[in-house]
Amino acid sequence: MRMRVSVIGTGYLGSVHAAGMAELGYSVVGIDPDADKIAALSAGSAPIFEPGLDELLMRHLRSGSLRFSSDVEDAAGADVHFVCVGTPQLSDGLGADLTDIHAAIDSLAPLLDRPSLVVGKSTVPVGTAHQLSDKLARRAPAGADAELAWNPEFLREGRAIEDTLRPDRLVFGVNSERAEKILRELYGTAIAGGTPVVVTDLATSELVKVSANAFLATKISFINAIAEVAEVSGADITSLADALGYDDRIGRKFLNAGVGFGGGCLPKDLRAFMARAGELGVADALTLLGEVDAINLRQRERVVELAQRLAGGSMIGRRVAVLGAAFKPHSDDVRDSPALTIAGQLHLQGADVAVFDPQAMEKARVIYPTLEYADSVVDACTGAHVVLLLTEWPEFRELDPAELGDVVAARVVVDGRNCLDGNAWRAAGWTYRGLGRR
Ligand SMILES: NC(=O)C1=CN([C@@H]2O[C@H](COP(=O)(O)OP(=O)(O)OC[C@H]3O[C@@H](n4cnc5c(N)ncnc54)[C@H](O)[C@@H]3O)[C@@H](O)[C@H]2O)C=CC1
Ligand SMILES: O=C(O)[C@H]1O[C@H](OP(=O)(O)OP(=O)(O)OC[C@H]2O[C@@H](n3ccc(=O)[nH]c3=O)[C@H](O)[C@@H]2O)[C@H](O)[C@@H](O)[C@@H]1O
Repeated sequence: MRMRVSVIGTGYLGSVHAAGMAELGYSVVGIDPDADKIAALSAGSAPIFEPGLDELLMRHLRSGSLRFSSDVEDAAGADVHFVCVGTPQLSDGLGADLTDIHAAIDSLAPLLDRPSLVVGKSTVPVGTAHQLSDKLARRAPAGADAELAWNPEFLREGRAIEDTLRPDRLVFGVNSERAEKILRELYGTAIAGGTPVVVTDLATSELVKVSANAFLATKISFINAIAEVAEVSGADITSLADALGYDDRIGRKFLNAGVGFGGGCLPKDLRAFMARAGELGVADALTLLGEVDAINLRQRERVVELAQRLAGGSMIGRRVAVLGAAFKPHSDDVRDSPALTIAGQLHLQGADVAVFDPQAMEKARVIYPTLEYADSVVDACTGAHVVLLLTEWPEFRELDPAELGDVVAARVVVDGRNCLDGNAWRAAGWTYRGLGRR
């Protein structure tokens, strides 16, 4: 019989994971208390923009192998339950808010009256899985037959489906051979395709995840720190990153300098990791990550200051076009987006800020309702004294500087993602400024 799978929490991670599990041939139910989300997913129209997701949802909703529900009781009877709920930053501190993950286990446990595996996928502070495992053993009617494993997720938004179906690696944090066997069977297709598997304990699996995100964040802040030095030395950070990247030990990926990292994961995971180290009495071990965070936030300030200088010192009465609202291209996610932080700061300083993003306008409007949202790049740039490119969508990379030059009030562009051809923009009469570029 086909394995039955439930996915608890159907946000950016869970909606893709549910569709991915259906694609792998399992019978899947996605559970989320957010009724609007469930209605949209059940209609095959994801409440997030993720390339290919709607098609995958529609295919498996039609075949009957995928359904969604806001009632956790519908998860009863599944062999494997994936927990994909949010673990956001606490509003009054740096640590992770584990309210939802405890609530998810609390609501799931009483339904587990037969052998089943609960698999945590959310990103959690090390030690959380151990606590949840104890809770499950105490509360599930099946007792020790309802077991917990941890299988951290490494997908990237914008490439989430590919990363789900063909991950770089699989990490299984398990307490028993039985749990390992079930996970190996579940991910049999990827494993047969050559995906390496690391089988380890719960704590290591939790720590792998936050270490991976911390390392990626460190790479980005490293190159951004060097970019500041490059800028005052007349050096070019993009050529520098290319040259570094040819060294296999370093690699070119995640060395793109610019406004830095944002999103629902890297920033909050970095802070939660430091907070957890503090709780464990080893805060000093991670002071490096405090710098990584500070360098990252400084990139946003640098762009605000640069925009001010280029606008003549004061933003009052100045119009700024902000191209990009999402934290990265191919996503509509605006959580901790550098583009919106910068737009918001300039607005606070009196600028007239017009934002355009191909996918993230609706979500941006919810968190920054007072900004102006334009219908197109041209609309946003009309009358602008400074154009800021802050998310490197392909259509922004291909903008024609001559055409855009006709609508702006001043030909001034800040390339916050170092993705434009500076020489071509200068040749078209623009003042072009990249971050750490000539
Ligand atoms: N977004 C991403 O690309 C990745 C996220 N992660 C981790 O996965 C977790 C989820 O992240 P996102 O999907 O981005 O968050 P999200 O906020 O988009 O989704 C979380 C979902 O959980 C639901 N939820 C809350 N309480 C619940 C409960 N008791 N029962 C069932 N559902 C509940 C919410 O309604 C929401 O739809 C986080 O720990 C994150 O760090 C890990 C890898 C990739
Ligand atoms: O834990 C998570 O949620 C996920 O976080 C990141 O994925 P994601 O946030 O989707 O996006 P990334 O591609 O990592 O980009 C993060 C941020 O870094 C920025 N970035 C990335 C690369 C780079 O060279 N420079 C740079 O500024 C991006 O613009 C973006 O704002 C990780 O890459 C995933 O492996 C992980 O699963």
